[in-house]
Amino acid sequence: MSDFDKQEPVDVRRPGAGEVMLECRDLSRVYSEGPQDLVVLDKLEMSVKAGERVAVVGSSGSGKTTLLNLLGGLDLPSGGEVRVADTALHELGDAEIGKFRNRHIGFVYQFHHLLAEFSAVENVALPLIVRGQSKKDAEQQAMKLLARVGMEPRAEHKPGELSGGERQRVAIARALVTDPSLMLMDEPTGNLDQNTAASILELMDELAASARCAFVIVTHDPGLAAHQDRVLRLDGGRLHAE
Ligand SMILES: Nc1ncnc2c1ncn2[C@@H]1O[C@H](COP(=O)(O)OP(=O)(O)OP(=O)(O)O)[C@@H](O)[C@H]1O
Repeated sequence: MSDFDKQEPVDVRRPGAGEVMLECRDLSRVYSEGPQDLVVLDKLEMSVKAGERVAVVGSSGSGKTTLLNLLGGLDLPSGGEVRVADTALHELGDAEIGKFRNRHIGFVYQFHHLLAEFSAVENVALPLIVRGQSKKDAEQQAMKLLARVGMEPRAEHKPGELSGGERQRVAIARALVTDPSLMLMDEPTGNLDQNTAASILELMDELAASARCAFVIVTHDPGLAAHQDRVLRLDGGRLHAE
């Protein structure tokens, strides 16, 4: 058992399909570093159900990245709360938040941050190894996920030997391997050509149909946004239905 697994467990009852998976109440984030306070999120409310896909759009500087960081427990709110699977993230300690993130939150970013020196299967297996699973078991599970995203034949290749779309598929497999409660995606098709982006979109449809998680997808791409169950626009520190 790794030290990671010896920490206090973060026990949560996982909401089922149709139940609220992500909830923000009165969520505020104020940056106070500059000469004047900058209120980026202002008592924002948000609720996403298990199995639901929500796109968040908004102009540059409207606070999308700030919101994603709060939803993923990478930053703390100035006020209000984020609840994932009915757990208030700000109430978790430093050790617990890391563990909670590993268990419950999957991240996919435009620049996928795959580790260059590891193969695709090793990259996907890593979150399970961190969790204390044996390398063999973790890689077996990783292979299943790679097969789901159509990347099994390329499993032994390193990121530098894969195309942009293939790397993004690996990143999606890595985010899904822990069976997260919440998938956070930041421009998941941002640096891909149209055909590759379309194939990632198709893949997301398949995954959403079977996944038990809530999806929050930040994008500037109107096509990707329109493809989700709901589109919310971040403006003036709050979310508005499109
Ligand atoms: N750590 C920080 N300290 C102070 N101000 C910040 C900090 N991070 C972001 N900001 C400011 O907060 C506002 C929102 O930034 P954020 O990155 O969340 O916007 P965004 O909607 O993701 O923008 P983009 O679409 O351009 O990526 C911006 O005005 C930005 O300058």
